[in-house]
Amino acid sequence: MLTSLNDLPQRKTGGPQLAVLTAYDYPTARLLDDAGVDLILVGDSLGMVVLGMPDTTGVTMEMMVHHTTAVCRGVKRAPVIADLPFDSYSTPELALANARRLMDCGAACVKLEGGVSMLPQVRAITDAGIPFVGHIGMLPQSVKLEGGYKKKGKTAESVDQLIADAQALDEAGAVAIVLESMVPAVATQITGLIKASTIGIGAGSGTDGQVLVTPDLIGSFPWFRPPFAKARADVAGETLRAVREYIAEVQS
Ligand SMILES: Nc1nc(=O)c2c([nH]1)NC[C@@H]1CN(c3ccc(C(=O)N[C@@H](CCC(=O)O)C(=O)O)cc3)CN21
Ligand SMILES: CC(C)C(=O)C(=O)O
Ligand SMILES: [Mg+2]
Repeated sequence: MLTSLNDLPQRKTGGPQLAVLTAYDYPTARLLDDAGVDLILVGDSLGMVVLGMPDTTGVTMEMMVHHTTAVCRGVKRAPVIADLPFDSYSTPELALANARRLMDCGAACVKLEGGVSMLPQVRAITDAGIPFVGHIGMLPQSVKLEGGYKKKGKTAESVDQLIADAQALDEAGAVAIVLESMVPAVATQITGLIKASTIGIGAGSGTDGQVLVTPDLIGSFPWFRPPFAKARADVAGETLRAVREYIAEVQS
Protein backbone atom coordinates (compact mmCIF):
# COMPACT_ATOMS: atom_id res chain seq x y z
CA MET A 1 0.00 0.00 0.00
CA LEU A 2 1.17 3.51 -0.78
CA THR A 3 1.06 6.07 1.98
CA SER A 4 -0.73 9.30 1.23
CA LEU A 5 1.27 12.16 -0.23
CA ASN A 6 -0.10 14.16 2.71
CA ASP A 7 1.99 12.02 5.11
CA LEU A 8 5.26 13.17 3.53
CA PRO A 9 7.68 15.10 5.74
CA GLN A 10 7.31 18.83 5.09
CA ARG A 11 10.57 20.72 5.21
CA LYS A 12 8.72 24.02 4.91
CA THR A 13 7.26 23.31 8.36
CA GLY A 14 10.52 22.14 9.94
CA GLY A 15 10.89 18.55 8.69
CA PRO A 16 13.96 17.06 6.97
CA GLN A 17 14.58 17.40 3.22
CA LEU A 18 12.78 14.83 1.08
CA ALA A 19 15.09 12.12 -0.29
CA VAL A 20 13.90 11.07 -3.75
CA LEU A 21 15.45 8.53 -6.14
CA THR A 22 14.50 7.04 -9.51
CA ALA A 23 13.61 3.39 -10.13
CA TYR A 24 12.71 1.62 -13.35
CA ASP A 25 12.33 -2.01 -12.22
CA TYR A 26 11.00 -4.21 -9.41
CA PRO A 27 14.24 -5.05 -7.53
CA THR A 28 15.51 -1.46 -7.43
CA ALA A 29 12.10 -0.15 -6.33
CA ARG A 30 11.91 -2.77 -3.56
CA LEU A 31 15.40 -1.88 -2.30
CA LEU A 32 14.71 1.87 -2.34
CA ASP A 33 11.41 1.35 -0.53
CA ASP A 34 13.07 -0.85 2.14
CA ALA A 35 15.88 1.71 2.54
CA GLY A 36 13.34 4.41 3.35
CA VAL A 37 13.32 6.91 0.47
CA ASP A 38 10.45 9.39 0.71
CA LEU A 39 9.37 9.17 -2.94
CA ILE A 40 10.26 6.97 -5.91
CA LEU A 41 10.30 8.48 -9.40
CA VAL A 42 9.81 6.36 -12.50
CA GLY A 43 11.69 8.90 -14.60
CA ASP A 44 11.76 9.03 -18.36
CA SER A 45 15.55 9.01 -17.83
CA LEU A 46 14.57 5.33 -18.27
CA GLY A 47 15.24 5.84 -21.98
CA MET A 48 18.88 6.71 -21.38
CA VAL A 49 20.00 4.74 -18.32
CA VAL A 50 18.02 1.54 -18.95
CA LEU A 51 17.17 1.45 -22.66
CA GLY A 52 20.36 3.02 -24.07
CA MET A 53 18.70 5.81 -26.03
CA PRO A 54 20.67 9.02 -26.78
CA ASP A 55 18.13 11.20 -24.90
CA THR A 56 14.65 10.95 -23.34
CA THR A 57 12.63 12.02 -26.40
CA GLY A 58 12.16 8.44 -27.66
CA VAL A 59 10.41 7.23 -24.50
CA THR A 60 6.76 6.23 -25.09
CA MET A 61 3.68 5.77 -22.89
CA GLU A 62 3.92 2.01 -23.46
CA MET A 63 7.44 2.01 -21.97
CA MET A 64 6.33 4.13 -19.00
CA VAL A 65 3.34 1.87 -18.35
CA HIS A 66 5.55 -1.24 -18.50
CA HIS A 67 8.16 0.10 -16.06
CA THR A 68 5.75 1.94 -13.73
CA THR A 69 3.82 -1.32 -13.28
CA ALA A 70 7.03 -3.18 -12.38
CA VAL A 71 8.15 -0.47 -9.93
CA CYS A 72 4.76 -0.36 -8.19
CA ARG A 73 4.91 -4.15 -7.66
CA GLY A 74 8.09 -3.63 -5.61
CA VAL A 75 6.85 -0.79 -3.42
CA LYS A 76 4.90 -1.15 -0.16
CA ARG A 77 5.34 2.32 1.32
CA ALA A 78 6.83 5.14 -0.75
CA PRO A 79 4.53 7.06 -3.11
CA VAL A 80 5.52 6.58 -6.76
CA ILE A 81 5.78 9.52 -9.19
CA ALA A 82 5.47 8.57 -12.87
CA ASP A 83 6.85 10.80 -15.65
CA LEU A 84 4.62 11.64 -18.60
CA PRO A 85 6.99 11.07 -21.56
CA PHE A 86 7.73 13.30 -24.55
CA ASP A 87 4.72 13.96 -26.81
CA SER A 88 2.26 12.37 -24.36
CA TYR A 89 0.74 15.69 -23.16
CA SER A 90 0.49 17.91 -26.24
CA THR A 91 -3.18 18.74 -25.41
CA PRO A 92 -5.05 18.88 -22.08
CA GLU A 93 -7.19 15.89 -23.17
CA LEU A 94 -4.13 13.77 -23.99
CA ALA A 95 -2.40 14.84 -20.77
CA LEU A 96 -5.38 13.74 -18.67
CA ALA A 97 -5.88 10.44 -20.50
CA ASN A 98 -2.20 9.53 -20.17
CA ALA A 99 -2.04 10.68 -16.54
CA ARG A 100 -4.96 8.30 -15.84
CA ARG A 101 -3.09 5.42 -17.54
CA LEU A 102 -0.05 5.94 -15.28
CA MET A 103 -2.26 6.22 -12.16
CA ASP A 104 -3.86 2.92 -13.18
CA CYS A 105 -0.37 1.32 -12.98
CA GLY A 106 -0.30 2.20 -9.27
CA ALA A 107 1.44 5.59 -9.36
CA ALA A 108 0.51 8.08 -6.63
CA CYS A 109 1.06 11.10 -8.86
CA VAL A 110 2.31 12.14 -12.29
CA LYS A 111 4.91 14.67 -13.47
CA LEU A 112 5.38 16.58 -16.71
CA GLU A 113 7.96 19.10 -17.90
CA GLY A 114 7.10 22.80 -18.22
CA GLY A 115 5.59 25.80 -16.45
CA VAL A 116 3.29 28.56 -17.67
CA SER A 117 3.11 27.11 -21.20
CA MET A 118 1.78 23.79 -19.81
CA LEU A 119 -0.90 25.28 -17.52
CA PRO A 120 -3.88 23.96 -19.54
CA GLN A 121 -2.45 20.43 -19.35
CA VAL A 122 -1.62 20.79 -15.64
CA ARG A 123 -5.10 22.11 -14.87
CA ALA A 124 -6.73 19.21 -16.74
CA ILE A 125 -4.78 16.83 -14.46
CA THR A 126 -5.30 18.65 -11.15
CA ASP A 127 -8.98 19.42 -11.89
CA ALA A 128 -9.51 15.67 -12.28
CA GLY A 129 -8.14 15.17 -8.76
CA ILE A 130 -4.88 13.56 -9.86
CA PRO A 131 -1.92 14.58 -7.66
CA PHE A 132 0.57 16.45 -9.82
CA VAL A 133 4.31 17.15 -9.61
CA GLY A 134 5.81 19.92 -11.75
CA HIS A 135 9.25 20.03 -13.37
CA ILE A 136 10.94 23.30 -14.37
CA GLY A 137 14.44 24.56 -15.09
CA MET A 138 16.47 22.49 -17.51
CA LEU A 139 13.95 20.26 -19.31
CA PRO A 140 15.57 17.10 -20.77
CA GLN A 141 12.61 16.51 -23.14
CA SER A 142 13.52 19.85 -24.82
CA VAL A 143 17.17 18.90 -25.40
CA LYS A 144 16.80 18.83 -29.20
CA LEU A 145 14.98 22.18 -29.24
CA GLU A 146 17.62 23.75 -27.00
CA GLY A 147 20.63 22.08 -28.63
CA GLY A 148 22.03 20.65 -25.38
CA TYR A 149 21.67 20.53 -21.59
CA LYS A 150 22.02 24.07 -20.24
CA LYS A 151 21.82 25.35 -16.69
CA LYS A 152 18.97 27.86 -16.14
CA GLY A 153 18.63 31.06 -14.14
CA LYS A 154 21.77 32.79 -15.40
CA THR A 155 20.02 35.93 -16.74
CA ALA A 156 17.41 38.23 -15.17
CA GLU A 157 14.84 37.21 -17.83
CA SER A 158 15.49 33.53 -17.15
CA VAL A 159 15.07 34.05 -13.38
CA ASP A 160 11.77 35.89 -13.93
CA GLN A 161 10.53 33.05 -16.17
CA LEU A 162 11.48 30.37 -13.61
CA ILE A 163 9.68 32.24 -10.82
CA ALA A 164 6.59 32.73 -13.01
CA ASP A 165 6.63 29.01 -13.92
CA ALA A 166 6.96 27.92 -10.28
CA GLN A 167 4.18 30.24 -9.10
CA ALA A 168 1.84 29.15 -11.92
CA LEU A 169 2.32 25.45 -11.07
CA ASP A 170 1.95 26.20 -7.36
CA GLU A 171 -1.32 28.02 -7.94
CA ALA A 172 -2.53 25.18 -10.18
CA GLY A 173 -2.14 22.88 -7.17
CA ALA A 174 1.15 21.02 -7.74
CA VAL A 175 2.07 18.98 -4.64
CA ALA A 176 5.77 19.31 -5.47
CA ILE A 177 7.97 20.83 -8.18
CA VAL A 178 11.27 19.43 -9.45
CA LEU A 179 13.82 22.21 -9.98
CA GLU A 180 16.41 20.85 -12.41
CA SER A 181 19.83 22.36 -13.17
CA MET A 182 19.42 25.97 -12.14
CA VAL A 183 21.48 28.55 -10.28
CA PRO A 184 21.21 27.51 -6.58
CA ALA A 185 20.18 31.00 -5.39
CA VAL A 186 17.20 30.91 -7.77
CA ALA A 187 16.09 27.48 -6.49
CA THR A 188 16.35 28.76 -2.91
CA GLN A 189 14.32 31.87 -3.80
CA ILE A 190 11.59 29.79 -5.50
CA THR A 191 11.46 27.44 -2.49
CA GLY A 192 10.67 30.42 -0.24
CA LEU A 193 7.98 31.76 -2.57
CA ILE A 194 5.72 28.73 -3.05
CA LYS A 195 3.61 26.32 -0.97
CA ALA A 196 4.61 23.21 -2.94
CA SER A 197 7.70 21.24 -1.88
CA THR A 198 10.64 21.86 -4.20
CA ILE A 199 12.80 18.88 -5.16
CA GLY A 200 16.17 19.89 -6.58
CA ILE A 201 18.60 18.17 -8.93
CA GLY A 202 21.70 20.17 -9.78
CA ALA A 203 20.01 23.13 -8.06
CA GLY A 204 21.94 23.43 -4.80
CA SER A 205 20.91 22.56 -1.23
CA GLY A 206 18.28 25.24 -0.60
CA THR A 207 15.33 23.18 -1.82
CA ASP A 208 12.81 21.10 0.20
CA GLY A 209 14.21 17.86 -1.20
CA GLN A 210 16.77 16.28 -3.52
CA VAL A 211 16.31 13.82 -6.38
CA LEU A 212 18.97 11.77 -8.14
CA VAL A 213 18.99 9.22 -10.93
CA THR A 214 19.73 5.98 -9.01
CA PRO A 215 22.23 4.59 -11.58
CA ASP A 216 24.27 7.79 -10.99
CA LEU A 217 24.16 7.22 -7.21
CA ILE A 218 25.19 3.56 -7.35
CA GLY A 219 27.56 3.80 -10.32
CA SER A 220 25.69 1.37 -12.54
CA PHE A 221 25.65 3.64 -15.61
CA PRO A 222 29.26 4.86 -15.89
CA TRP A 223 29.03 6.18 -19.45
CA PHE A 224 27.15 9.38 -18.64
CA ARG A 225 26.87 11.01 -15.23
CA PRO A 226 26.01 14.71 -14.71
CA PRO A 227 28.70 16.70 -12.88
CA PHE A 228 26.55 17.24 -9.75
CA ALA A 229 25.86 13.51 -9.18
CA LYS A 230 28.18 11.83 -6.66
CA ALA A 231 28.53 8.06 -7.13
CA ARG A 232 28.51 6.31 -3.74
CA ALA A 233 29.00 2.78 -5.10
CA ASP A 234 30.64 1.18 -8.13
CA VAL A 235 28.07 -1.33 -9.33
CA ALA A 236 29.52 -1.29 -12.86
CA GLY A 237 32.99 -2.13 -11.50
CA GLU A 238 31.63 -4.87 -9.23
CA THR A 239 29.64 -6.35 -12.13
CA LEU A 240 32.73 -6.40 -14.38
CA ARG A 241 34.76 -8.04 -11.61
CA ALA A 242 32.15 -10.76 -10.96
CA VAL A 243 31.62 -11.46 -14.67
CA ARG A 244 35.38 -11.69 -15.34
CA GLU A 245 35.82 -14.01 -12.36
CA TYR A 246 33.00 -16.21 -13.67
CA ILE A 247 34.47 -16.29 -17.20
CA ALA A 248 37.90 -17.24 -15.83
CA GLU A 249 36.44 -19.99 -13.61
CA VAL A 250 34.37 -21.46 -16.45
CA GLN A 251 37.38 -21.42 -18.78
CA SER A 252 39.78 -23.06 -16.32
N1 LIG B 1 22.46 9.44 -15.98
C1 LIG B 1 21.63 10.48 -16.06
N2 LIG B 1 21.49 11.30 -14.99
C2 LIG B 1 20.65 12.38 -15.03
O1 LIG B 1 20.54 13.11 -14.00
C3 LIG B 1 19.93 12.64 -16.22
C4 LIG B 1 20.09 11.73 -17.30
N3 LIG B 1 20.95 10.69 -17.20
N4 LIG B 1 19.38 11.88 -18.45
C5 LIG B 1 18.29 12.83 -18.48
C6 LIG B 1 18.64 14.06 -17.75
C7 LIG B 1 19.76 14.87 -18.38
N5 LIG B 1 20.41 15.44 -17.23
C8 LIG B 1 21.55 16.29 -17.29
C9 LIG B 1 22.35 16.32 -18.40
C10 LIG B 1 23.45 17.15 -18.49
C11 LIG B 1 23.79 17.98 -17.43
C12 LIG B 1 24.98 18.87 -17.55
O2 LIG B 1 25.82 18.66 -18.41
N6 LIG B 1 25.12 19.87 -16.67
C13 LIG B 1 26.32 20.71 -16.59
C14 LIG B 1 26.38 21.72 -17.71
C15 LIG B 1 25.44 22.89 -17.60
C16 LIG B 1 25.63 23.98 -18.66
O3 LIG B 1 26.47 23.83 -19.56
O4 LIG B 1 24.93 25.01 -18.57
C17 LIG B 1 26.41 21.32 -15.20
O5 LIG B 1 27.47 21.84 -14.87
O6 LIG B 1 25.46 21.20 -14.43
C18 LIG B 1 23.00 17.95 -16.30
C19 LIG B 1 21.89 17.11 -16.23
C20 LIG B 1 19.75 15.04 -16.01
N7 LIG B 1 19.12 13.77 -16.38
C1 LIG C 1 15.97 13.74 -13.36
C2 LIG C 1 14.57 13.49 -12.89
C3 LIG C 1 13.98 14.67 -12.19
C4 LIG C 1 13.68 13.01 -14.02
O1 LIG C 1 12.77 13.66 -14.47
C5 LIG C 1 13.99 11.70 -14.61
O2 LIG C 1 14.76 10.91 -14.03
O3 LIG C 1 13.44 11.41 -15.69
MG1 LIG D 1 12.11 12.94 -16.35
